[in-house]
Amino acid sequence: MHDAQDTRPTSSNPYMSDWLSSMQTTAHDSALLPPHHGDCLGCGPANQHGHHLRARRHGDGVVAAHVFDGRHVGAPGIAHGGAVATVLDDLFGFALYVVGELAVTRKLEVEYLAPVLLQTEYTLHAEMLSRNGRKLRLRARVEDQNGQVVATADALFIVVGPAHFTSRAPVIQARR
Ligand SMILES: CCCCCCCCCCCCCCCC(=O)SCCNC(=O)CCNC(=O)[C@H](O)C(C)(C)COP(=O)(O)OP(=O)(O)OC[C@H]1O[C@@H](n2cnc3c(N)ncnc32)[C@H](O)[C@@H]1OP(=O)(O)O
Repeated sequence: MHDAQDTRPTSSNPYMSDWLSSMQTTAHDSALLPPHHGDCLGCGPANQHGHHLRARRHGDGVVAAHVFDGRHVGAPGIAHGGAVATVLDDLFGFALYVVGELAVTRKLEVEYLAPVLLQTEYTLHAEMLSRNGRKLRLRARVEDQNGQVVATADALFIVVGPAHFTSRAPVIQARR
């Protein structure tokens, strides 16, 4: 049984209530989109181990310029595949601001076409391809400075209601 029908923000937990309100904004212009929260592994500015991804709306999708660094190394000089997947997953999380839905990753498929190098700027794009009920199909790509696509990702996100997050809130807060 899913929790998508419950779209009411919670009032019993101020932290979650504030967070859910901040998430339920839809991006209309190319201004920098807000991080999912301060500690988010993909985009949180307070996460010392994170990627600090910053994205903007671009047409019906989102775009980001991103540099992997030594914290994300796999083979020498090359970003770890899991780090690339994290950033792509988070980029999809930014695309949700354009879609205007709370949703979570159900399936993520990454194709690594060429090594993603450390200390090198890449341009990342993501957009929604289609929607069928709660199922959102999204696609992303990572391009180097010559326009060569070095990685792509396809994802299935499922629309959820606030209860998806609020029902786990005590665990989340206990770990902070
Ligand atoms: C307004 C602005 C918002 C801003 C936006 C911020 C949001 C806030 C995110 C913040 C952060 C982001 C950062 C990055 C994104 C994460 O990292 S999200 C974290 C990682 N993901 C998770 O933790 C999700 C864990 N999984 C779950 O909780 C549950 O599996 C889910 C996703 C809620 C779905 O459970 P469920 O509601 O029981 O759904 P279920 O009925 O199994 O499947 C739903 C539908 O999908 C279909 N389906 C399921 N699997 C598949 C499959 N593999 N292939 C095809 N179809 C499938 C089912 O058949 C079903 O179809 P219908 O019957 O509806 O036609």
